[in-house]
Amino acid sequence: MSNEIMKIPQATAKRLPLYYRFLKNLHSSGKQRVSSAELSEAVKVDSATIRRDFSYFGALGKKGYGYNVNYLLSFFRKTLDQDELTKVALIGVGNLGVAFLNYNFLKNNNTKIEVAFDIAEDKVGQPIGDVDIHHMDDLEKVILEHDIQVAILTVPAAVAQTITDRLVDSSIKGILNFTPARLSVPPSVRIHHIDLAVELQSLVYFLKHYPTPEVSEEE
Ligand SMILES: NC(=O)c1ccc[n+]([C@@H]2O[C@H](COP(=O)([O-])OP(=O)(O)OC[C@H]3O[C@@H](n4cnc5c(N)ncnc54)[C@H](O)[C@@H]3O)[C@@H](O)[C@H]2O)c1
Repeated sequence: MSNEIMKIPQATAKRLPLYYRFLKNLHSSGKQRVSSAELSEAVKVDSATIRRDFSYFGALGKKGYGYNVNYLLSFFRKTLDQDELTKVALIGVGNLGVAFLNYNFLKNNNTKIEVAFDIAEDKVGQPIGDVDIHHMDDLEKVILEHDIQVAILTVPAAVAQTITDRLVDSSIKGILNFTPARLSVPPSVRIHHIDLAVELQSLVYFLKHYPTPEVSEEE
């Protein structure tokens, strides 16, 4: 990640890919400028938050004009390192893993699942799309060969920490953990946990306790 992104608040940084995707679509449709109200409607973030986010990037929209789409797009591309391909390894080619392999990440951004790993004999050596499935025995070797920086964990929770320790010892910088296991990593490695059950519970809680939708995603 570039240094620029480090200086902006994390809540703002999390919204960048959202803005980027929408602006790319606008750009492809030939649009040259966009107002914060239009952006707000499309990405469902309130316009005051958008204006504040954009002020961190030095993108100051003009009243009655809005933001220049080309300028924002080139800024986001640079900030999100979109010119650089981030290679990802997927560990665990089961229900969830296969779904991710079948989804083309490159369509929206510059991350690509480059290699996948499993221990099941019937999966190893059977590519899905253009992604080879390697045996876990070759984890460190393949990660090094392919210069992999990020790993997605879609294995049973019971083996998640052991695999994480191996990833930490190799060159992995970030882990996207889909298992319910809470994993320990050293501060040099960033880990994000994604748990659909927790997200659903939280959605239901908000529906019950905050009947009017909260538009701002500020943390
Ligand atoms: N985060 C979410 O929202 C969410 C949703 C569904 C499932 N999950 C979790 O994701 C994980 C995968 O779920 P699933 O339904 O795809 O399971 P699955 O059983 O279909 O797939 C698991 C895969 O991991 C492989 N595996 C087992 N041990 C391994 C090891 N030591 N090294 C490498 N691969 C190994 C298995 O061979 C299998 O292919 C589980 O931990 C599950 O709880 C998370």
